[in-house]
Amino acid sequence: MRDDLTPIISAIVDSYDTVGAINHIDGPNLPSRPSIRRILNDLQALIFPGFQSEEHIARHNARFLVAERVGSLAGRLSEEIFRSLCFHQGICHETEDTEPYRHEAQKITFSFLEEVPEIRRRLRLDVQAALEGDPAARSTEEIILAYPGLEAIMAHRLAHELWIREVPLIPRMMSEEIHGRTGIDIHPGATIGDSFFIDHATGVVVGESTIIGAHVKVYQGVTIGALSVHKRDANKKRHPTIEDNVTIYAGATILGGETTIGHNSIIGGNVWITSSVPPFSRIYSRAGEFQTRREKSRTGDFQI
Ligand SMILES: CC(=O)OC[C@H](N)C(=O)O
Repeated sequence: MRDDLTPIISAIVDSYDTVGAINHIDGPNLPSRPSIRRILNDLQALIFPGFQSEEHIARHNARFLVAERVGSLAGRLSEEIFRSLCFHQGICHETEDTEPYRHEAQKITFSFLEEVPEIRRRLRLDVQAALEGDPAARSTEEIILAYPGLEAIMAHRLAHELWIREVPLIPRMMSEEIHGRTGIDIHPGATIGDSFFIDHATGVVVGESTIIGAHVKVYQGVTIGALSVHKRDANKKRHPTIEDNVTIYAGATILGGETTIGHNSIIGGNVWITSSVPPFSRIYSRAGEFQTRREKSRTGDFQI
């Protein structure tokens, strides 16, 4: 029976020297995953007061609770942004002059938190889109408490604000936290218009340079993705544009940076689209055969 762990420990420590690139020894402190998870939860509680916590929130104590949450959030978020900026700059030690990054992190934190009322305004439209778009939805409360699509959209709208402020790492950490919870993978770089609704939602993928207009409805398993592109083209637009009032049914795959789904189109389940379709299109596959029709949209033709 072996009972000496020393050779195993030595081999693992040695591998830190022999197998580089996946070590983070002597590097700067990275943003912390548990901390980002808590920040996201606290932002959720700030956005939907009374939904996320067991405490009773009344008008008379709302200001006190918000002050407490914002105060604590600001300090923690600023610290995580500071770490991500230091990582990005390759700064390894606190002895280096890190003051400008502390200052920058604080500036970003304030401008991000200033955005919260606007994010709440937009999320109310998303909740409304779910209420109107899903006959099974009974109330606003049900959507906030029980719709994973709304949770993913909330996290996206938050992560996108950090993305456009060029914060490294944290927006992707937020989107992956929510991906793990909901099975919905929205890249923080995606631009998503008002009144977005993802029904059932599991397995939806929305790529980095996707542009989605207003009043778009998407069902489970939809991919809005890139065609296979070379790494050197990573900065080009690789993902589709979905114009206003488009519905995309379950399992559809829409790919390519030059692909535009014209407004008021209906994309049926399980179709594969790599080129643009004009406004008011109906694209669907029936008995294995693809059919395209361009006509005025009537809703309700496709059921999942
Ligand atoms: C969603 C998607 O297209 O993923 C493919 C790859 N990650 C890319 O962004 O190009």
